[in-house]
Amino acid sequence: MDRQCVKLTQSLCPQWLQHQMDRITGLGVFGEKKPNHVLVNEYLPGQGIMPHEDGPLFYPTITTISLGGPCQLNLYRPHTSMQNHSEEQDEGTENGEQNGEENSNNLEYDLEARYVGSLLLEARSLLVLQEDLYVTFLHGIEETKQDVVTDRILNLGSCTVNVGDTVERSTRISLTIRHVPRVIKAKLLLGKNRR
Ligand SMILES: O=C(O)CCC(=O)C(=O)O
Ligand SMILES: [Fe+2]
Repeated sequence: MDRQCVKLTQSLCPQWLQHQMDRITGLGVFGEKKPNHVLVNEYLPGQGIMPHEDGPLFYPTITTISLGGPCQLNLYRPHTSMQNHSEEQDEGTENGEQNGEENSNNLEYDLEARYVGSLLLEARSLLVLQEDLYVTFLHGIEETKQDVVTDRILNLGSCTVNVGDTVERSTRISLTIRHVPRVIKAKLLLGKNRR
């Protein structure tokens, strides 16, 4: 089963949420713009989201407030940069070309090879996706019931866990806050699939 999601546009936004959006605006991360769109995702243990890019619509900033149980947001290089990367690595090897072909046929291997690290999203944290994290890397959440903390957690210094800990998933709610240009009509969409 997939995560559940609700999209909220400005006129449906409760006051407490508008207050959080105003606080985020105050950080200056949206520049001249103001966030006007919130996606509420609920993940049960074992649910996640496939590695993806958020696309040009919300560029250049997406912010996410996490509530409930923590999870790891995994970051991946896009296909093309990985192809270049593996070509670089293959230089000088006798069978480099053959390896490159085999790798691109193996999706799981491909994702593993493109993995660059994770961010641990703990309750009450704010994630700001900008620049390379927005335009270059893909992000996704593994469908698992527990995450093991490794030294690949890029924000470990600001987390409450240690390398080697196992973190059980519990219900997580994320509020993904963005600016959408020219929202004409307020609408509320309920459903499983948003794309
Ligand atoms: O739930 C999250 O933290 C990430 C959600 C996400 O990547 C998205 O909705 O595009
Ligand atoms: Fe996303």
